[in-house]
Amino acid sequence: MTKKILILPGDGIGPEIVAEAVKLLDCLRADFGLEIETETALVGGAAYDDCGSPLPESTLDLAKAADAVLLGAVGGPKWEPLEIALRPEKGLLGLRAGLGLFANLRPAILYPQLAEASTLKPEVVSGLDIMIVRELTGGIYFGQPRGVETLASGERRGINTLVYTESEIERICRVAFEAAMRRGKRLCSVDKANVLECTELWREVAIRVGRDYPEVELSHMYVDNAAMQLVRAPKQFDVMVTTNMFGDILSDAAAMLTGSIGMLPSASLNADNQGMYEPIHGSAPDIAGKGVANPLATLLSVAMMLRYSLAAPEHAERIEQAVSKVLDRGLRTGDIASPGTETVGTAAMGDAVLEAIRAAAA
Ligand SMILES: NC(=O)C1=CN([C@@H]2O[C@H](COP(=O)(O)OP(=O)(O)OC[C@H]3O[C@@H](n4cnc5c(N)ncnc54)[C@H](O)[C@@H]3O)[C@@H](O)[C@H]2O)C=CC1
Ligand SMILES: CC(C)CC(=O)C(=O)O
Ligand SMILES: [Mg+2]
Repeated sequence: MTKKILILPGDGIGPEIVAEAVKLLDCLRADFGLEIETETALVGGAAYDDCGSPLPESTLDLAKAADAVLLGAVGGPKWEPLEIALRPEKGLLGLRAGLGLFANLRPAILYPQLAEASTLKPEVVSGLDIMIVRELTGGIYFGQPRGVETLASGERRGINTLVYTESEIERICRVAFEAAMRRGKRLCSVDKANVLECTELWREVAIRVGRDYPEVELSHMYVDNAAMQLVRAPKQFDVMVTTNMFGDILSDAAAMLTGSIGMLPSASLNADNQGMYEPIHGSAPDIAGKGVANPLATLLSVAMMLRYSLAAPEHAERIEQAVSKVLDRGLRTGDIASPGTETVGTAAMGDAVLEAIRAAAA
């Protein structure tokens, strides 16, 4: 049956990297029989400028009706501060919440060809393959009360609240334990249970859920130590599970172990395995419009979409192998190039992936 994909280019480099993903989907449809239909809509700053809302109802409705959503990135200096494009009731967070996408899977895998681009020594990262499972619709990004209020003294006070219910913790832990069962059977739950009651509860629930997965070795780590361990000896980790904000931060750090944030895809899933797929990076205003952004995280997000939401793992493999091929050929966007070496732009990298897919099938 034909699957519906909603494409949300967003802001900044979003449209540039998503254009490469659209070329890829068109190629899989035309040349490899992938049965999909796509539709494009506005989100983020682009939507705000168009109709005054960063998440128009029509976009949310289309997203709900789609089998999968592909997002570029949203936001940028034009819409700051407390970005309109990212607000919890609207924008990107509203979209994640509106679709119930509580489970964010962020695989940090080092392509061996990029060992030199990693911030760590090749021997420390060789074979790196971590799955970060981040809770995505709760925690401090969504908790109430929030805001900035003025006290009687006239001084202002900013408030955000870290809040998780047991059921929210339980469902994300189950996703993480299931992932660990499919992988190396090791799960590290990252919290700050020494000072935050909310994450003390997180740890307690993780232990309770773990009783259903006796084959998985469960460990716990405070987030400050986890950040340090990630850049000291990252291969100690198989699956990590953590809160919305801790996962946001740790996955950006993990990205650099693989060479660049431009390499990390993600899948955000709800209870029905409907998913939104996006690179983990943002709209990169500093390089937007220059045609130099790395599109590989977005193309690898398409691969995740094919695997998790479209039941087409053979196409996902085509993409992953093609990415490996172009890296073998030495093609590098600026973010993954060694200093002084030649680089290619966004479109040339996207074209090379398509070429590699077609060549593999010839
Ligand atoms: N999912 C989303 O839509 C996200 C949106 N944002 C928003 O994006 C805007 C910029 O945020 P930043 O903190 O600067 O984070 P960012 O991830 O956009 O950029 C951080 C650094 O990484 C580089 N970078 C990011 N993606 C790249 C790519 N594909 N290729 C090469 N280099 C890349 C950028 O040039 C920049 O130097 C803000 O408005 C922020 O709120 C940030 C994170 C996620
Ligand atoms: C709205 C932010 C939480 C976006 C972000 O940084 C992310 O999801 O990685
Ligand atoms: Mg982030």
